[in-house]
Formats: sequence, C-alpha cells, structure tokens
Amino acid sequence: MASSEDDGTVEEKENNNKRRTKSALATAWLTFYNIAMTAGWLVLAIAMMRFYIQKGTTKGLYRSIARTLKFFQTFALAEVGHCAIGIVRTSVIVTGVQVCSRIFMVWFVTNSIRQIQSEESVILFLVVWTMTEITRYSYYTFNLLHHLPYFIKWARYNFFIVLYPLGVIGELMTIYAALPFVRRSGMYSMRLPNKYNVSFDYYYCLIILMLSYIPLFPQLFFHMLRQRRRVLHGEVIVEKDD
Ligand SMILES: CCCCCCCCCCCCC/C=C/C(=O)SCCNC(=O)CCNC(=O)[C@H](O)C(C)(C)COP(=O)(O)OP(=O)(O)OC[C@H]1O[C@@H](n2cnc3c(N)ncnc32)[C@H](O)[C@@H]1OP(=O)(O)O
Repeated sequence: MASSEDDGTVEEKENNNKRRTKSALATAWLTFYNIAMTAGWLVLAIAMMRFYIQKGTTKGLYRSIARTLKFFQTFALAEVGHCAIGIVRTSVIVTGVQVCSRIFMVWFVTNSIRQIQSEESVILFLVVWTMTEITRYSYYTFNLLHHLPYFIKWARYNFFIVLYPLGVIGELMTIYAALPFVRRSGMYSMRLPNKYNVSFDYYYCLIILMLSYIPLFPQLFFHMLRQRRRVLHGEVIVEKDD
C-alpha cells in the first residue's frame, strides 16, 4: 500500500518535472523568437526610413527590403506551429488566416508582379505591418520577461483599431492593381487542354481572395477587440473558435 503511494508520488514528481522543463524550453524558444522578430521588423523599419531619406522617393523601396521582408514574414509561419503544439494560447485558425494571408501577399502578389512594387498601396501595407509587428513582438517579449511597460501594452491593444483597416486597404488595393497584369500574363494559371486536364485561373483566384476579406477580416478584427477588452479591461471572454 505504502509502496504504491510512493510510486504515485514519484510519478507525479516526474510528470511535474517534465512539464516544468517543457514550459521552460517553450518560454526560452518564444523569448528568442520574439526578440528575433522584433529585431527583424526594426531592421525593416530602419531600412525603409533610410531608403526614403536618401532617395526622396518610395520607388525601388520594395526591392531594397524584399529579401529581409520575405525572410521575417515567412518565419512567422512558426506562429501557426506555436498554436498547434499549444505553447501559446491562441487559435490556430485565427493565426493561420493572418499569417497565410500575409505570406500570400508577399510571395504571390507583391514579389511576383514587379509592375506593382512601386504602388503607394504597397508602401501603405509595409508601413502598417512594420508598426504592428514591432509593437506586437516587443509586447510578447516584455510580457514573457515579466517587465511589460504599460505604453507597449496600450499600443498593442489600441494601434490595431486604426492599423488593421489601413493594412487591409493597402492589401486590397495592391491585389486590385495586380489584376490587369495577372490577366495579361496568365501567370500561375493553367488553361485547358493540358495533360492533367485541370484548369486554374489565378486572376479569378485573386478576385475570390479579395472577396474573402469580407467575411474573414471582421472576425480577425472582433477577435482583437475581444482580446483588448480582456487585457486592458480585465473582462473574462469565452472564445468559441477551435
Ligand atoms: C492563402 C491565403 C488565405 C488567406 C485568406 C485571406 C483572407 C484574409 C482576410 C484578412 C486579412 C488580414 C490582413 C492583415 C493585415 C494586417 O496585419 S494589417 C496590420 C494590423 N494588424 C494587426 O494589428 C494584427 C492584429 N492581429 C494579430 O495580432 C494576430 O495576428 C492575431 C493572430 C489576430 C493575434 O491574436 P492573438 O494571438 O489571439 O492575440 P494576443 O492577445 O496577441 O495573444 C493571445 C495570447 O497568446 C500569447 N502569444 C501569442 N503569440 C505569442 C508569442 N509569439 N510569444 C509569446 N506569447 C504569445 C499572448 O501573450 C497572449 O497570452 P495571454 O496574455 O497569456 O493570454
């Protein structure tokens, strides 16, 4: 009897130790990740400001930061993994939509269509994303280190009210500007007849993507409003997704 109780206690202790090691590893990784991402987006902000101050124009700005942008935005896919393995308390769906739509904008729209890279809408979403991400990743970093300045918390849960719609406007205007080039070039499209007997039109895919912002963006925005109420006003929120 005594020995089985002892076994239970040993097992419990082992499980607790494992859990603590796991959570320490997760915190170490997240701290590294958030510091790296804050630094990455700061580098992008400085590069954009330097370009504009030196050249006096935004023409060519995208090209000058493209590699860094592609690297850090693609690295953000790790966030979907963080939610999937449960090391952050966030919905995989919400994070997935947010990250995938950004990656799509970078690789399959802006990077693929040279003619639109100097559009003002590209600069708009780049500036908005940069401001958002510097605030967001520094929020997570300071939060993990238990030294969160109130103004960063305030900025994280207030800036999005203006920045989110502005970012969406920038993205939608960029996709809209891309449409004529996509139609003319037939890029990423497959016309029949072909050996796979499959047809795909990237032009209509982009139109569907633009339309998908109508149901999806409000969900992301209202999710952030709920987070704002929870973090800034201490309201208890029950999320329905996932
Ligand atoms: C093929 C493509 C298909 C796509 C379909 C297209 C449709 C697209 C429609 C919409 C497109 C939107 C386009 C986006 C544009 C822009 O981004 S514009 C710029 C403005 N943007 C924003 O302000 C972004 C706001 N959104 C976000 O912050 C996130 O993306 C989010 C996923 C919506 C955030 O949600 P969530 O993580 O739930 O909020 P938080 O409050 O920040 O975090 C919750 C808890 O999780 C912890 N946490 C999360 N991440 C980390 C981390 N990296 N490190 C440490 N901790 C983390 C966080 O601390 C919270 O913890 P608790 O406080 O303990 O709860």
